Amino acid sequence: MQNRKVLRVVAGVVKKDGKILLTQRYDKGDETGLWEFPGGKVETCETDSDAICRELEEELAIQVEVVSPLIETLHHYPDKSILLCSYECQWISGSILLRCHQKMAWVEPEKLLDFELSAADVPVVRMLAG
Ligand SMILES: Nc1nc2c([nH]c(=O)n2[C@@H]2O[C@H](COP(=O)(O)OP(=O)(O)OP(=O)(O)O)[C@@H](O)[C@H]2O)c(=O)[nH]1
Repeated sequence: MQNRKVLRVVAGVVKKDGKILLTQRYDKGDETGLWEFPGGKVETCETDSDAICRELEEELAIQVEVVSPLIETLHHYPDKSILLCSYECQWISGSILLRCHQKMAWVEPEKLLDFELSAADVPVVRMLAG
């Protein structure tokens, strides 16, 4: 595990009317059926902000502005290690189209922990839930 490459993954915490956007992964592939923040892997030569804007455009067809970093959490899954870098984002334009997820939900911060989350997201959600 110690020599494993750590994947840098960005997560956009998009807020609207006091609620936070969660998306649910498909029932196949990584973390099947679990809820997460939209985002993905950071590509070479890309900043975290670039990666968030690209992923949210690709996955949800929305344009966001990255407002501020939240927390970074390192999580070791059985098959991979991920550094999840979360950022608060402001929605600028676009209407959500689910291109890569099966469901989405706008969730009050105190209800985020009611969702079955990817393990790396739990510390982020604990922080947001206060
Ligand atoms: N997008 C996203 N991925 C997360 C979160 N938490 C977490 O453990 N991951 C994991 O991070 C990894 C990369 O996410 P991804 O599959 O969305 O990345 P991507 O869009 O670049 O994928 P791709 O390889 O299909 O292009 C996956 O193993 C995913 O399960 C999260 O909150 N958001």
